[in-house]
Amino acid sequence: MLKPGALWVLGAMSGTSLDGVDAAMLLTDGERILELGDSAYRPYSEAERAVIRAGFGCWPGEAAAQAAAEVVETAHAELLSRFPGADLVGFHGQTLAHDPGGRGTHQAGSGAVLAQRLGVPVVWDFRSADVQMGGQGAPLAPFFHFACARRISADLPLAFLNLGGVGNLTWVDPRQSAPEAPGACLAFDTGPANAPVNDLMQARRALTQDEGGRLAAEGRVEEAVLEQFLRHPYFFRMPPKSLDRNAFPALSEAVAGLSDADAAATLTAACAAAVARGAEHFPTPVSRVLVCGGGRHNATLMAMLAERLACEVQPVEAVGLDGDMLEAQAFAFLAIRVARGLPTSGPSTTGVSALVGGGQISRPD
Ligand SMILES: Nc1ncnc2c1ncn2[C@@H]1O[C@H](COP(=O)(O)OP(=O)(O)OP(=O)(O)O)[C@@H](O)[C@H]1O
Ligand SMILES: CC(=O)N[C@H]1[C@@H]2OC[C@@H](O2)[C@@H](O)[C@@H]1O[C@H](C)C(=O)O
Repeated sequence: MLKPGALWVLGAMSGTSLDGVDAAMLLTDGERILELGDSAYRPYSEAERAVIRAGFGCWPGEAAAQAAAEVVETAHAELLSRFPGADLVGFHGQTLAHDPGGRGTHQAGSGAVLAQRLGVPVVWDFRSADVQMGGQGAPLAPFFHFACARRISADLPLAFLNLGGVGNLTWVDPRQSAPEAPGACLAFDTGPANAPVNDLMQARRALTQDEGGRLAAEGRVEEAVLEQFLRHPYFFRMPPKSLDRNAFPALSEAVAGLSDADAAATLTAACAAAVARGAEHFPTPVSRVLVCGGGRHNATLMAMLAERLACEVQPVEAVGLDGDMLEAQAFAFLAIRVARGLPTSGPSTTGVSALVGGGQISRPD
């Protein structure tokens, strides 16, 4: 096991929106963030995206999953080889299927293959151990959010909100001694975030996203759809809880008869309303919600969040963090925690039965 001491760790994440791979260097000992390093992004080509998309819902051993894994490994090897000087790599891979109460969780891409290609030890398969111990296997960024709160010298409870394909919220009390300390973190997925709007834009306008939330800004929110959406049993479950990307098909069906603008407005409001519902679970109120992930570029969504949350809502850039790279940095941080034998999730972040250090380490020959 690695002794205490800081390393330059390279983290990589391929998110549910399937745009590409983010990678970021972090100088960390797994407890503190000592320095934020370089970062880079590699988009998937249309052809690569199609292969990965064909693997959605597939489990290891299935041909479509294997094809997706090869694309994921190649894209990561290409991007990560651009970073000299990494002592360790944290490789999340691409989630193809997530069914924590059933078949488990599946991230495509082998850390063993990557370690071989990069010549650096790789920590990977972060979610399986948590799921095997009865946890949701997600979200895993919360222990990193705790370190971020300490890094920005926060002295009161605050929340981090990630708006990717799915939304996830972490309540953090930076006055606690460590992220695994009782009362330090509470985390869960809030509901769908950008995924339904992206799907709508794709279907109706052949676009990948609602740029800046401009279409949603022109529309009217259909309150009846919103009310029906908020009756979904997910919102009545106590956290921690996590979601698959396509867990809310009825929401997209419910806007089928609306104009493009009204549908975009309604789906955007659904994301904000789900976050507001989530915030009702906070152990104590927060002074601010710091937003990362692509949804922070959607001005309509940010305005709807500010309206629904009784506190300041700001992009993480307001405190000097990089909202596009927070997840990649999180997997760098989690990688060194695995290497040092520190836990990466616990009962209050994934609902797992005890603290767990998820992830396996593969070393090059
Ligand atoms: N300028 C923008 N205007 C509107 N929406 C945007 C903009 N930029 C990004 N987004 C939204 O953010 C999404 C990408 O977010 P992000 O990269 O955080 O997702 P991800 O990491 O793949 O997902 P997850 O965190 O769920 O795994 C895009 O698909 C789009 O919906
Ligand atoms: C199973 C899975 O890959 N979940 C992702 C997804 O994207 C956002 C949300 O859903 C979160 O649960 C998680 O990712 C982040 C990085 C996490 O684990 O914290």
